[in-house]
Amino acid sequence: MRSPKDFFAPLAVGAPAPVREIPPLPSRMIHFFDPGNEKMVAKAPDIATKVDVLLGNLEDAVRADRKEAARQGLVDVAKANDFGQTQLWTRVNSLDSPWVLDDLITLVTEIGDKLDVIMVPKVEGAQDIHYVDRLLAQLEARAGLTEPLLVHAILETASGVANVEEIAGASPRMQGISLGPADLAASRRMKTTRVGGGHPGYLVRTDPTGDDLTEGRTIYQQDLWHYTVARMVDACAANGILPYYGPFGDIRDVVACEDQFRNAFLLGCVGAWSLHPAQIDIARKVFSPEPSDVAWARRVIAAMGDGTGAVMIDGKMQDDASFKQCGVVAELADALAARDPELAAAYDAATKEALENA
Ligand SMILES: CC(C)(COP(=O)(O)OP(=O)(O)OC[C@H]1O[C@@H](n2cnc3c(N)ncnc32)[C@H](O)[C@@H]1OP(=O)(O)O)[C@@H](O)C(=O)NCCC(=O)NCCSC(=O)C[C@](C)(O)C(=O)O
Ligand SMILES: [Mg+2]
Repeated sequence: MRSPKDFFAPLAVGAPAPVREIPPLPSRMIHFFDPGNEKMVAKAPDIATKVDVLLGNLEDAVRADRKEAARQGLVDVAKANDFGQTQLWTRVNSLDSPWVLDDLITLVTEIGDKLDVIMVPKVEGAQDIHYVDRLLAQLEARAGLTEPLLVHAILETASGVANVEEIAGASPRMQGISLGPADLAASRRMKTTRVGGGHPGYLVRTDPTGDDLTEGRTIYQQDLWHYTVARMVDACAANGILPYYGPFGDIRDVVACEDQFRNAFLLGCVGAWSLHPAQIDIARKVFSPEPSDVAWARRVIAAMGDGTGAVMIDGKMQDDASFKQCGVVAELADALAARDPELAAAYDAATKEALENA
């Protein structure tokens, strides 16, 4: 572990200084595309206008014999386009794979100035982040980059979950963590075969009302991911970085996808992955607070003045702590409104109405 005094020092001579705070840029949907797939590449510029983050995926879902093509495809896409406010991320291959070294060398050297975040899969502990941290510093120095690349870890091994707090704090480059439910399920030897989402067998049942154990007993399906997401959220919040739900593999089931995304949003996540264009609007809807919630938050903030004391609004007690909760919603709304004029107008209209009717 580095001395706290050295934590923000560059790890290579000539590398840019690490950031002290992770920029709270909108990242409601991290849209995955395969940069070696011509159809997806053709759609990328248009999709970039609809998403907060476009991610060129080089890892799983890219066939072994297409790895080099995907890597080169991402270099070409990045060089040929200016995505404006939309961030460009990549997911490199895992650290034990034969491709990751060339992924990092090529991407940082060729398009390091275009990339914002490098997602690292199957992170097991702080040692994996330390390895990437030093290597990136060396490559940044050699490429003459002036802004440091940030790192995002995927939580998809049992060791990763056991070490999630140390992963979140392993480097000032750490931008966030996403849940990787498919690999995590395999690593834990869970008996699911899905990519995220629930399972009808994971349930609790109400008590029997008589001798018949099968009659009149309601079952409630439980969320398989609650523990992991909650733990990830705490690890991220405690280290000033951002948590994300990952993928929802049943593309057709837009209803359950929305539910899973919303659970994550309510627990503290700032975004999720979209694997297919159909999931982009779901993430936008879920990870943008409702205008009525924003209006309420702004109303409480206005009524609370300096944020101390207690007041009653519509029969509900508000104090310093609810003021802070409302601050979370209002700050998120402001950040999203700055990027999305339609959302800004909806938030302002709802606020005006709420204040007029107060
Ligand atoms: C699911 C698939 C195969 C269905 O692809 P499809 O072509 O069969 O679907 P479609 O509905 O027929 O597609 C309609 C059109 O949209 C295009 N399209 C379709 N998807 C995209 C996209 N993402 N971006 C841009 N364009 C897309 C597609 O090419 C097609 O174009 P066309 O109309 O010209 O023919 C396809 O959507 C896909 O490959 N998506 C990305 C999958 C991926 O990245 N998986 C890895 C992340 S999840 C993961 O790794 C797990 C994790 C975290 O590691 C762990 O839990 O362990
Ligand atoms: Mg995975």
